[in-house]
Amino acid sequence: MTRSYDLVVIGAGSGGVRAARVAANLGASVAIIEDYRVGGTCVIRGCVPKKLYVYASRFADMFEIAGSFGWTVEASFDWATLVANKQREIDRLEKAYTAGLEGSGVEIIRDRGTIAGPNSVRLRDAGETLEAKTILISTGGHPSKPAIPGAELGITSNEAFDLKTLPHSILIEGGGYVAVEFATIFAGLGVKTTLVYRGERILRGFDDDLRTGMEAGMQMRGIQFIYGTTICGLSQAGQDVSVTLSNDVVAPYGAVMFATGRAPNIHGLGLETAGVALTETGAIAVDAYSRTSCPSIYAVGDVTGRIALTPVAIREGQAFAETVFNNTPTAVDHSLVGTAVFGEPEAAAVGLTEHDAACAHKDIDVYLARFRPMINTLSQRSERMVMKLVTLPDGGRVIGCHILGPGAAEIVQMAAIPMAMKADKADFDRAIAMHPTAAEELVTFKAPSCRYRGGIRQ
Ligand SMILES: Cc1cc2nc3c(=O)[nH]c(=O)nc-3n(C[C@H](O)[C@H](O)[C@H](O)COP(=O)(O)OP(=O)(O)OC[C@H]3O[C@@H](n4cnc5c(N)ncnc54)[C@H](O)[C@@H]3O)c2cc1C
Ligand SMILES: NC(=O)c1ccc[n+]([C@@H]2O[C@H](COP(=O)([O-])OP(=O)(O)OC[C@H]3O[C@@H](n4cnc5c(N)ncnc54)[C@H](O)[C@@H]3O)[C@@H](O)[C@H]2O)c1
Repeated sequence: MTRSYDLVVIGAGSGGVRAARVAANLGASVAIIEDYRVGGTCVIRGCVPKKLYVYASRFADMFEIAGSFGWTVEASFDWATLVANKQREIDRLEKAYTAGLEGSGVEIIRDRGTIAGPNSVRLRDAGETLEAKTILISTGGHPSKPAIPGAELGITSNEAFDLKTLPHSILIEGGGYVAVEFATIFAGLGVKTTLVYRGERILRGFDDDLRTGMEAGMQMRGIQFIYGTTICGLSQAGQDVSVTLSNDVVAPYGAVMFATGRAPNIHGLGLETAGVALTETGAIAVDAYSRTSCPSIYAVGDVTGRIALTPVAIREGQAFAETVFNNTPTAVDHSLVGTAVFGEPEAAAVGLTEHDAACAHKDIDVYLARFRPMINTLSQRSERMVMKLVTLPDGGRVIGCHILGPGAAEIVQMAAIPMAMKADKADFDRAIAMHPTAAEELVTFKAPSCRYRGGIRQ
């Protein structure tokens, strides 16, 4: 007999797990299909292990300044210990996610799911077809490598977490989140790290002060940059990988990592059997309620090519469940999403960059502070923290907050709350500073550092 459900979810990552649990808690019969590990990218090979490795890498900085505070530290690092401890934590989280689903009454099916029609999903290994009133596609994405000779010799973030040993050197291609975060990790753990990027400066789309500050901070930690260049080919050279660059340089590296973006997991998903349409970039096209061109099929998270962040996928999963199973049509507001790059230094932002705000609003004020964070003052370290607020003119609404330095993500997360409430500069100023902190700058800015009027910097 055909098994049938109110909802079949394909992919147990951030978006799928939230949607499945909420729908089940609202009384729906739900099955979730996962062909790898419950938890998805974020838990298994994304945010969580990444942040743990960033923590590991940051000890290098702390040891460097420890002497200024009177400490003598003799440090050594063991990669195998970090990998094993990370693995234990990931296993724990996977169990917690599994228990959470089961506790809500969701049936977990470990198989590969493909769409077989508007209301049916085929299980590859079981050879069974499930019936579903509604199908949710939350299959996420995968790292994409450039199509160059020898690309198979390069790793991606998927493999980087579980390397058998640390390479003596690494070349990372890309200028986005993954490139910056993994350059930070490898450099902090003692690997000679070079970043090659086709553009002019890393972190395109972030505020320029954060981009230059991040670049300087990474250089200070020994990371080398090759700009305006791509990798043209890889070949094996003994234990090393020989890299041919577009500037004709050929050089060996202990490892090569592609951080050249991610592509939606749509291949072989059977979308054509239900007439599910794609966007121009090959993601699943959805409306504001995450509904695809097939009325019984929805999609959330990275596979939809909107904003590829875990909290966004979770919010989309929640909104989908509210819409379909709670009779409460809920659209996710993607307009004010905070984001952080866990490099060293750390960068975080919410709202418009100075440049985008000046283009969009013409008249804006910019409040900028650059200072040595207190932890650096006893050491020789000259690195500066950057704090920027972008507001509408003359104390108007705060429309951008950009921070580089220790705790940037934690601070921006809090600044995002008043910004979501449409707070203006006076609302920020009403808060009495907490001292000594870095974040107190946000409530003590006096005059703007610069103004734009008619889109022109004054
Ligand atoms: C290295 C790295 C670091 C990151 N760090 C952060 C961070 O710090 N903060 C942040 O907000 N975001 C971060 N992200 C992004 C975040 O991980 C994703 O945005 C998020 O996981 C997307 O959730 P999702 O539900 O769309 O898909 P995923 O979490 O990718 O889940 C999709 C699931 O579907 C499964 N699947 C795919 N196809 C099938 C199929 N046919 N049948 C069955 N199962 C299938 C996959 O195995 C996977 O488990 C990071 C990503 C990477 C790669
Ligand atoms: N801290 C976080 O929240 C976090 C961390 C990691 C990933 N993510 C999410 O995952 C997504 C993917 O991250 P990512 O760093 O892989 O992608 P990205 O889009 O941030 O960066 C990809 C980089 O590769 C370059 N590139 C693309 N194709 C190329 C090619 N053919 N040759 C050379 N360079 C090329 C791009 O110019 C860009 O600099 C991010 O957009 C983000 O949403 C978030």
